[in-house]
Amino acid sequence: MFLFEDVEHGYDERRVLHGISVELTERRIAVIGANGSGKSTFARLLNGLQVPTSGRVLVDGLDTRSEGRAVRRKVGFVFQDPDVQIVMPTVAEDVAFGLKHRGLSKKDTAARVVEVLAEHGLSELAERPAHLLSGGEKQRLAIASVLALEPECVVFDEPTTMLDLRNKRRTTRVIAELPHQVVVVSHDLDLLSDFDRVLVFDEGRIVEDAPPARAIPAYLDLMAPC
Ligand SMILES: Nc1ncnc2c1ncn2[C@@H]1O[C@H](COP(=O)(O)OP(=O)(O)OP(=O)(O)O)[C@@H](O)[C@H]1O
Repeated sequence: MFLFEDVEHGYDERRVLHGISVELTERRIAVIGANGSGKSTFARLLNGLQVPTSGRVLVDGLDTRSEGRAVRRKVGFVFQDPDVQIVMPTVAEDVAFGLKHRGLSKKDTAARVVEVLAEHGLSELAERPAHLLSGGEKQRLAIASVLALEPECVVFDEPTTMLDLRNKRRTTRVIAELPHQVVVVSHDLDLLSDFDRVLVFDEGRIVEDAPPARAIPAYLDLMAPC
């Protein structure tokens, strides 16, 4: 589904991704690596939140540079910090927000909101102010709001970093049960132990690209103290 063609990305003059050429077709793909190695930048390139400084990113043949809107319909993005993503005063309004741009009638939007809240165990919180939710509840809302839009693929940027153990397990299960293609950036090795493919980043390059049984030891080697 994703094709990176010789992608470079920089902020100002500083290159943080170098010569990334990769095709991602597996259903569950993880991205791991040291802090600052370019994982989040790579994730944001996947749905056109950022476009490459040079090279191309194609999603089902759509170039993220020229077809950003169509790409973002296909590829949902869950941020590490749900506060970045929650935009409306109440839980129900937040889920409804994205749907407003999907051309649904008011009635269909309301029905979809009820359905999504129930699917994510949020029905009882529907009228609660979203900013007063706990961190775990906010994360659930952020995921629900993205899935409400029925993307084909979901990118998660460090989805468990801010969560306690219970919510971390819950989020891991939710991701495991998604039928979508998922790309997950994470430092949490438990989360990705049964993924299909793991990309290991170091200093803006993919230095290992393999199933977890090979990629995780390579990452641990990379992280070993000198
Ligand atoms: N918007 C930005 N403007 C300037 N520099 C940025 C920006 N976003 C990221 N960077 C820089 O790009 C480099 C790669 O950052 P990125 O967030 O992609 O790495 P990461 O592997 O996801 O790191 P972490 O594991 O700490 O989240 C870092 O040096 C970072 O400071």
